[in-house]
Amino acid sequence: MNATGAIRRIDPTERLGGAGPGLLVSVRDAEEAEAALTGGANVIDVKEPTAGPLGSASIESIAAVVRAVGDAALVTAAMGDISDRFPVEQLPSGIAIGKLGMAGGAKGPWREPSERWASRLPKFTAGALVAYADWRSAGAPTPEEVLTQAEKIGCRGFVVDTWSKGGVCALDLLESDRLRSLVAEAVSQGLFVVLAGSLTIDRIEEAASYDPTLVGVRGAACLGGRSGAIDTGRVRALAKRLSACRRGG
Ligand SMILES: O=C[C@H](O)COP(=O)(O)O
Repeated sequence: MNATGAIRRIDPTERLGGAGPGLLVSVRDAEEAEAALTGGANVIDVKEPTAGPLGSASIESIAAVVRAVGDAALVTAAMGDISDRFPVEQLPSGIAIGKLGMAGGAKGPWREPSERWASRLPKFTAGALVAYADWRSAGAPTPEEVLTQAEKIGCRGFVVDTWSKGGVCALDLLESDRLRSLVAEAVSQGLFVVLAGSLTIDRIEEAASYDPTLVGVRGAACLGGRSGAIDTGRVRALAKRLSACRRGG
């Protein structure tokens, strides 16, 4: 996959599959990636769910997912939080977007480290900063500060997620006006926007109504919770709900 092409394909002005958000599904390995693709995921995100909200998978697992997905979808990868030591230079080619969280950033330097992280990304990978809807619990900067930093350091993406995976959904953690402004500001700056964070299938239409580029899930796509396994039937049901939003249904 050519990096320029991959990033162009996720341009928010083009959208994925029509006038509305596409579906990003976080997977831990190649087998789960295939299940998510079969279910209709538009973007495959590699993440190890037992290693935290933005837990990175091993380099080997990331490479295996890239091989399994091929040209069927964009592949993104969680690269941990600001104090983690993900081996950025070893990121396999084929990762369109690398995502970095800001947990703990409010207690130490995060602007300069996030800028350094973005500058170390391989040239085929764009950066996305992740703002936590429960930023106080995460000890993270506010979502607005994270968005400003993403714009400043040339990121191509902005993600809203939850730090705690205790079941409270991002849509219940941020006031709707605030979330709407964040998404609109990021889209107006040309960033692709992922709205995620403990979303259940019943909140999919509501998440789509914020008009992000992608709605992101892990737990809702799994059997047995987010540490369980991706289930094709669940992904299919999520994709169907989003596709109905795109048709205005
Ligand atoms: O990027 C999407 C996340 O993996 C969301 O995970 P979650 O739905 O379990 O909160």
